[in-house]
Amino acid sequence: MLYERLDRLRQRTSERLAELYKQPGFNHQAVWEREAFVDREVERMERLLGVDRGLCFGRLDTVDGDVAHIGRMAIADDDYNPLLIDWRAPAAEPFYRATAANPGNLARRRHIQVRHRKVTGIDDEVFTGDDATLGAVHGEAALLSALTAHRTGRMSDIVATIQAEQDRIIRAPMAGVLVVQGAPGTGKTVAALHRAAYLLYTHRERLERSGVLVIGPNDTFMRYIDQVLPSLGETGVTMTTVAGLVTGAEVSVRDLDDLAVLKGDVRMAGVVSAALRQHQRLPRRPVPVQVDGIGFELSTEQIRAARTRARRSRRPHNAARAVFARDLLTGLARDYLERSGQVADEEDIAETRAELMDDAGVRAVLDDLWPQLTPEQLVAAVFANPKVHRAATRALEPAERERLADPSRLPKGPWSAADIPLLDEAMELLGEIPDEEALAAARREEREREAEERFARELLSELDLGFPVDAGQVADRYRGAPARATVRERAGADRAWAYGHVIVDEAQELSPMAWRMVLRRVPSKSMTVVGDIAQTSAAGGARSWDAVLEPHVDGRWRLETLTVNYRTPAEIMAIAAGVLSTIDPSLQPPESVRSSGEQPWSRRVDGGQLAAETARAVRAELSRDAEGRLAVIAPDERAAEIARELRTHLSDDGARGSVAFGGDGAAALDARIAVLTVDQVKGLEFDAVIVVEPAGIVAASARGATDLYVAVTRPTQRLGVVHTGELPIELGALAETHAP
Ligand SMILES: Nc1ncnc2c1ncn2[C@@H]1O[C@H](COP(=O)(O)OP(=O)(O)OP(=O)(O)O)[C@@H](O)[C@H]1O
Repeated sequence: MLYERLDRLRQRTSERLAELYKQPGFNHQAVWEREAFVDREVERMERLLGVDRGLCFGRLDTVDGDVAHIGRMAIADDDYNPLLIDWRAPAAEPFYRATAANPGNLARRRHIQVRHRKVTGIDDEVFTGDDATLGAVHGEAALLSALTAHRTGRMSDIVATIQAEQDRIIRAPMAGVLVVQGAPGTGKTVAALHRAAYLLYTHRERLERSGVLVIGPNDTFMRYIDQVLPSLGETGVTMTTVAGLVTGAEVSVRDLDDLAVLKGDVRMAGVVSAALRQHQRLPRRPVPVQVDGIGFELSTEQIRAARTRARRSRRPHNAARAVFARDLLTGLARDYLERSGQVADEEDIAETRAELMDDAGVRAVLDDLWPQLTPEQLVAAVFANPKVHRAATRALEPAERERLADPSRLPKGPWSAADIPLLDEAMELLGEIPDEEALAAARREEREREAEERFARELLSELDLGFPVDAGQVADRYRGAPARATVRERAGADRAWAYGHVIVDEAQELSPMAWRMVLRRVPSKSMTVVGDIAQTSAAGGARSWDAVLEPHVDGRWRLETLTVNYRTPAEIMAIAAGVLSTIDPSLQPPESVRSSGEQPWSRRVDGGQLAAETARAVRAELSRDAEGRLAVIAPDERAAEIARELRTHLSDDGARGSVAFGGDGAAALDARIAVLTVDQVKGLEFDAVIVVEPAGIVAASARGATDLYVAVTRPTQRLGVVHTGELPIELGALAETHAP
């Protein structure tokens, strides 16, 4: 019956759309009115199409005999009686929260499993009477079937099986900073994405205007999670990496750890700002300048006064140049007029100043004293311009100053991940380089748009449409703006956009400089920060939440901890727990929600046989699981070679083409076999994982044990290790066995 209703709703929506498209747009008003309706119907259609899979997944029976069904969206019959309650509505909360100790007025909770519109399983939890049946997890059968299903290379939503501790996070109030700390596989990412959907539902009007931003660690990860929100009917969220927040800067090189740590240090904000001050030059001697063949001098006092005024204007450097130029050239214009014997009034001075501004010689002097700069030029100067470097890094230790110096750096890059927050910092201080013509055009444009918006607002108030329509959007349409930009598009194109809520995933990897950059985008400090301090592997990443957040929110943040591991079976988690204890014996491993009955294995091989033996293990894995996805995780410096050799070894099996190597996001997610480094598997999961040469992973950096911990916590089913030499002590719990 629900699906009948869904089909009818779709039918009606598509009929309405067809009608709307047929209507002629005989005048502006008719056009925008129609477009507003079309938008609404298209959005509705998207939602109706997105919810088919598992439309209804729960049922609540109260002790009073009332029945409610819970699903992906709210559906009512023709008389507005609710048939299905949206999972985010307050009425759905008991479905996720009720416990044996605290059942509220529930008598029974039912989890319904559906496949292709057919019910395939029912799982009841009874809260009352002798047959009360409540386990530690909610909807155990549905949960276990989700957890043991083959991985697809894309994260799925968990709306039908959200657990109570996750639900608390999802429905937490929007204001302030919420930190979600949790071990691998506890559902931090998936809970954070459901929280985005919940916040959009609960604060729709506000967030639709300001937008929600989700920041993740790399492009592969962003692709891995990009289906979750659409499957929950939400398509308007901006999703990007930290580097993606700075347009035009591509990360193509990697810094050595100690350099990355230094670049991520908050003292670098002072370095960038000191470097900028170096470009606001105060020469020791007067500066000669020729105008119309006559020689003038700009005194150091004049230059100092103009510089002080420009700095005090509090405008970004590139905009403050106009203040500097005006001040300096007013004096010069006066001198010029005096010398030519004229009695000058203000108007003459203004006119002469404007002429001076166009004089090539004068402009060259201005460019020397207060140049227009791009962020790339400023940051490159910190490394490569000896004078700027010397002055800007004065507050650093001698060894640090030396580390930053790199005469080969150019404004065109290449850039490392740690350079990105420096570029953003520079952008913040510099602002855009004003283009006078563009500025005038933008001012004209803005005035016209305001007039249209006023007109749209008046029309809307007369029309009383019965649903909210944004006058700004209508104005854009009315003016024939090229297809109206969504909030997501507008926010993405505007560096200074203030988001309504920001979610940061794998947040432990952000350096203090990266935090400054993220927080700039959310002045309200309404954030969800998701991560695991025990998994920090980036040089310059967080060692405690307190340390990273304290400077920005001064103790005003809340911590929620997730404790149950849904991804990794107990057998593998026992091995991971051994690794964790070598990182910090006081850290508690998460509790796995299930066992698989399969022991992880390890196999010691001769050096020359590493690739051949890895290929053998891969082949064994393929033959035992025809559909599964497998990751081979190798030390950074070995991964390319292992991928190459695996392809050769597997060419006879026809499996050669299914080996993907690193970098390319989509290939790594879609391939049957992906050879990846630890950096690349962060946040991902696979049916099976083979770790190659774990000692190499441990030895590669100061945080090598953490990297190994990340690697061994990726599988949902099976873990194997192929190694030459002794196993590292971190894997002491892994008994020597033969690969299956
Ligand atoms: N309540 C749940 N129902 C079904 N599956 C779940 C649930 N919670 C978590 N999972 C599954 O567990 C896996 C791990 O979740 P997720 O990737 O969000 O964990 P994480 O804490 O972010 O891990 P990591 O720290 O390793 O990135 C995912 O496949 C997710 O779908």
